[in-house]
Amino acid sequence: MRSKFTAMGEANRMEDRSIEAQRLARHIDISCVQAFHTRDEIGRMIEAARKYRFVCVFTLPAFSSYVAEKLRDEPDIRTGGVISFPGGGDTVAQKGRQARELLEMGCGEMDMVMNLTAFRSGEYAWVTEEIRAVIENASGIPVKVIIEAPRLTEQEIRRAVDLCAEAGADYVKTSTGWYVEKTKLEHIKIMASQAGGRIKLKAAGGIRTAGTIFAMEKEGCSRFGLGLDSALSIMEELNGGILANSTDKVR
Ligand SMILES: O=C[C@H](O)COP(=O)(O)O
Repeated sequence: MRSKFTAMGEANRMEDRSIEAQRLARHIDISCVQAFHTRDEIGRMIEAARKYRFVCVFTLPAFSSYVAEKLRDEPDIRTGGVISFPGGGDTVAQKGRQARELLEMGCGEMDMVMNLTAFRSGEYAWVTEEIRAVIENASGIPVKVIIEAPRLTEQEIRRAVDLCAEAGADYVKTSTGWYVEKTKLEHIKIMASQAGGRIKLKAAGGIRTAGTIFAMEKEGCSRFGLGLDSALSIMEELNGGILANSTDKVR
């Protein structure tokens, strides 16, 4: 027979995990930013954000105003807007205009893709200019710059982190999640050592477990971008099965 103390211990552990899930949710951007995501998935993502209180909710730009409208009465959950997703090849002026349009739609955070051709060709002034154009048009809301770290050499990652920090971005973000190469702890270690506290870090693309998030947090990463299904399974993992039996389960 299970003792009263064993049952109490289990209950305490479940409560700890649930508190940890709540804490982590405030560092998670949930997203449906793949080309084939459906309106139904976007709807489920909004419900998941309401339930778990994820800090920010991202779609492709065509659906940003829809998300902002749905989250109008949830001031602690921001609508995220993506700029030049996923390739990064728009002009500086286009990126600035996208930022302004997303702001008008009600976005509270913006993730822009760096011009990877310019960057890999050594045209660093171009990258600095486009980041500054987005920051200027974002009117003070957080701007994150996606560098596709899993596709870069270590030297390139370090240079990209420097450019983002010097241009004044709030975060440097590893990846759009659109490529086969996924974000690894190694990328976060390189980015953290180069950032040296000058810019915050966001990990995204292929993050599938709470353990990965904790390991990246330990290296100094403070924001995590997760697709809908990964975000839900991590919340369930952290809640230790409580949700698996719950009637108000999101999916
Ligand atoms: O930042 C958003 C990414 O889509 C997240 O990547 P994922 O779909 O591999 O979780």
